[in-house]
Amino acid sequence: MTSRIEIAPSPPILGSILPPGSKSLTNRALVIAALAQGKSSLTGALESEDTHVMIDSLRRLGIDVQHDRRAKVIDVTGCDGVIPSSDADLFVANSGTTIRFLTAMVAAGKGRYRLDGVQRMRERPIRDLLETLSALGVTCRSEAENGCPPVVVETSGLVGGVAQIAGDISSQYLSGLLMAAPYAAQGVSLEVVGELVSKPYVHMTTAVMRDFGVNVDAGDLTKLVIPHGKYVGRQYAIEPDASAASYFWAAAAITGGSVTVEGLSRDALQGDVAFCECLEQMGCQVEYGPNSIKVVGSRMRGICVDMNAISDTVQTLAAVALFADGPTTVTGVAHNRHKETDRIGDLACELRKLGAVVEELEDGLTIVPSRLQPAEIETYNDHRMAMSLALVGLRQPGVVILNPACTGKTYPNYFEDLSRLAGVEFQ
Ligand SMILES: O=C(O)C1=C[C@@H](OP(=O)(O)O)[C@@H](O)[C@H](O)C1
Ligand SMILES: C=C(OP(=O)(O)O)C(=O)O
Repeated sequence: MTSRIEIAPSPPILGSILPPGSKSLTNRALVIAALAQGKSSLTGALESEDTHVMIDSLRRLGIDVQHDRRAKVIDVTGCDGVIPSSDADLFVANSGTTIRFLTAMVAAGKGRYRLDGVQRMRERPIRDLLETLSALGVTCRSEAENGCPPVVVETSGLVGGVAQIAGDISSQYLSGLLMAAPYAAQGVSLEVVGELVSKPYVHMTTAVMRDFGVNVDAGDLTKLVIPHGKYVGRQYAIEPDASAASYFWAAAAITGGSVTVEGLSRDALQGDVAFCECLEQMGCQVEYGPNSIKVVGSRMRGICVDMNAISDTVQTLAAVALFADGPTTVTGVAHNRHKETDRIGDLACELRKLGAVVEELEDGLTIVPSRLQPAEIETYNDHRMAMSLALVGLRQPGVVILNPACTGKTYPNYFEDLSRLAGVEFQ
């Protein structure tokens, strides 16, 4: 792919699309299938950098993973809780799910494991997870002693018992611990300290665990009890990615069109389908079907919304907000500063380039739509910066996205799919 792409303005988009598989579900199902007894076959799985690094790491741990890319099927032969390799170096690029889930998973093994990623990953926190693993009987440390990767885990297995886990930076720590916990020598109780962010992802974790045979008593997500047990391999269908779907729903809103996303419903395991509720509040029409969600664009008003639970869609909403009457304020997403980039500060900077007036808050931002202008958008190697701000170019001529290939983290064919749906060519 080229180093830049110019988005062409589009008439109202009318169409339907099936986005690629969910990153979050694919990476959970991979970890659980790897630990399970017997074989699993994951259908509709995502094929992207974040899932490649997960698959590559599982193979380095000695797990047999067969990937049929054409068919989007991944076959995994589970290790029945006994990680084959006792010494492995894992490279996770910038995949938060991969490093947080695998740090917890290898802690249930026996041996020495090192996990590292790209420079940005070396700035993303993991200290809280390491502290909880230590409390569960594992020796682990941040190599640079700064609470970030690289991480070294030396372990003879998880002892289990009661431990606390911080919830205010990332829910992925808790999700990782939950998935590994059935393999501790005894049951595990996790007490969440601080306000838990991104809660729907924890419900997703317990749902996938249940689907593979382990029932967590999750209560109101302040104290979670995980029995000693084992997963049983199975065939498992992955939903299309709801965060990716947000771009297509937003494209309908921005162009005043109508877009149906196939394969998702209000009952999806992914909390990000609630992005549609934001669009509804802004004035769009949303139609929920048993296996599709359609958004019909309309004149929009600005809204005030706490997006803590659906933080991956903040950038999408920001793009939509530029076309609303009146300001939009997003709050509750201080954790967005720890993602692929600082998704508050850097987002504000790019929105200003497009002509918006933006006030940065500690935990969000206020966007005042103003006269838009052409701009070259820096993407900070953040797939969501590229995918969301490209949508502005569907209305405003001259929007150029730099380093468009960064969408490969979760959606390698994004620009092809958007261009096909819009019926316009991007240069
Ligand atoms: O568990 C998951 O699959 C994810 C949890 C969220 O992260 P945080 O819990 O760090 O907010 C989300 O941003 C990420 O894309 C995927
Ligand atoms: C935050 C994200 O990913 P991760 O934390 O898994 O790297 C994302 O995909 O938006």
